[in-house]
Amino acid sequence: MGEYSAPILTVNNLNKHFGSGCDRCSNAEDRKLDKNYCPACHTVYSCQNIKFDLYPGEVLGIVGESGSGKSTLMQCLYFDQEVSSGEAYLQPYKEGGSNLFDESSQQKRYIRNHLMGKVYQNPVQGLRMRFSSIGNIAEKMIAAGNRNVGAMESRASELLNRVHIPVYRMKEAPKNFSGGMQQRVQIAKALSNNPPILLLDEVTTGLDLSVQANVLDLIKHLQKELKISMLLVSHDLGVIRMMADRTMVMLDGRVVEHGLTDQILEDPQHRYTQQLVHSLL
Ligand SMILES: Nc1ncnc2c1ncn2[C@@H]1O[C@H](COP(=O)(O)OP(=O)(O)OP(=O)(O)O)[C@@H](O)[C@H]1O
Repeated sequence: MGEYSAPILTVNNLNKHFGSGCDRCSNAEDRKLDKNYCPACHTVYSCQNIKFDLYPGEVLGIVGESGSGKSTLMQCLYFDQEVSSGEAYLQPYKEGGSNLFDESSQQKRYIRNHLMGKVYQNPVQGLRMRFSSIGNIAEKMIAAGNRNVGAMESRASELLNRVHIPVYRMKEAPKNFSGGMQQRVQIAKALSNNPPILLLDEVTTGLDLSVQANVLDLIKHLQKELKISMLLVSHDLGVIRMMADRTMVMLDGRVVEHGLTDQILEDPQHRYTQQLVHSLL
């Protein structure tokens, strides 16, 4: 990460709520919520005023308890959810001069297909379980405008090889694979169009510890090799400690603390972060 380089992604005042709001909760300044929830009108404020920069080649970790808004934030950034309000600027897109959330759905598809990759916690969301693994990768490449079957097959084989799927299983469907292998195919698929940014949402949750370590090692290795920027969501501070250069801590839809990962681990400021860090010791 270059300390003086410009961010590759800048997010400002991102808000996402589910529900229509009421007098008690509509004004962000003096909202009276029970955690992220308005007891009067049942609106859930999943992401509130989120701001951050992601720098080229860095891994930014996002940690927080269940329901803190981590996945909603990732869904908004990948256009799986529409934001309620906010701005996001991506340096490789129109030189960072256009708010992604204001773009047409066609342009959002372009950004998803060319400039971002996402790996989901549940491989069913990221893969077509009955397509071959090569076919899964080709699908993402076709979506980005590729038509040359030979070139796509060779790129897919190269990527599957990189994530250690044996050659003789590349034509098999992910439904036949173990959880760790499915995550590795998802990673290969997400990388297929060489995106500068990868979004990783709880990608090792639910895997055995040794498989988890193996997938995290692979991601770390690829990140170093490809110098890709990553946003990595986890509820597990151990995963964040291993992977992230900087970390944002979320609680009830808000960022309560952010900084260098080492700094946060050594000297957590917010009470919630202190509890998290102590539970790791
Ligand atoms: N479609 C929806 N409708 C209503 N509320 C929602 C919806 N999606 C998410 N939420 C709420 O938004 C809040 C944040 O959820 P989110 O899934 O982003 O949390 P998270 O930090 O990723 O949690 P987990 O680690 O359990 O996945 C939760 O209170 C959740 O109930």
